[in-house]
Amino acid sequence: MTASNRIVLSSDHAAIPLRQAIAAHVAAQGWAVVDIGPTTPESTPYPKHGEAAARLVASGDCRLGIILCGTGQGIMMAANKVKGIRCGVCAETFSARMIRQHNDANMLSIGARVVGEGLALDIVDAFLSAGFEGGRHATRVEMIGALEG
Ligand SMILES: O=C[C@H](O)[C@H](O)[C@H](O)COP(=O)(O)O
Repeated sequence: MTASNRIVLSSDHAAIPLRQAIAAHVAAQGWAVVDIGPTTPESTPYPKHGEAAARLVASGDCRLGIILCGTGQGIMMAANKVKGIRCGVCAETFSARMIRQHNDANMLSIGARVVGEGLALDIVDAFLSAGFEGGRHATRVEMIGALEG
């Protein structure tokens, strides 16, 4: 298993079934899934799960990450606090494709209380199948990095 095909998945309690469905979906596509849970439904704070996934991406241990909470918003905010992380919340496929093509996003966040499983899997597919276009977008992404200090 190399970092190039490793993808980390994480969520809070609000998104466990959807996270597990996504894990099975991407594993069937050949990704080496690093699912860091949780697996039991007790309430658990999204910041720690967002951070844990983000650190695996920022360290290079995983190439990409998919994180989920009820809205996708809180766990995205936490992940984006980790240096090197560019994570967007998506509830439709156009944005999921564009955050890869234009923003070189390395993490995707989805709200399990916002989208159903079918749409969520399409969002994941749009994210994973797109690639960074570079060029003028590279300069802008570098500017995001410069904000991290
Ligand atoms: O952004 C935060 C997420 O949507 C959380 O999943 C949500 O706040 C959890 O809410 P509750 O504790 O009511 O399940």
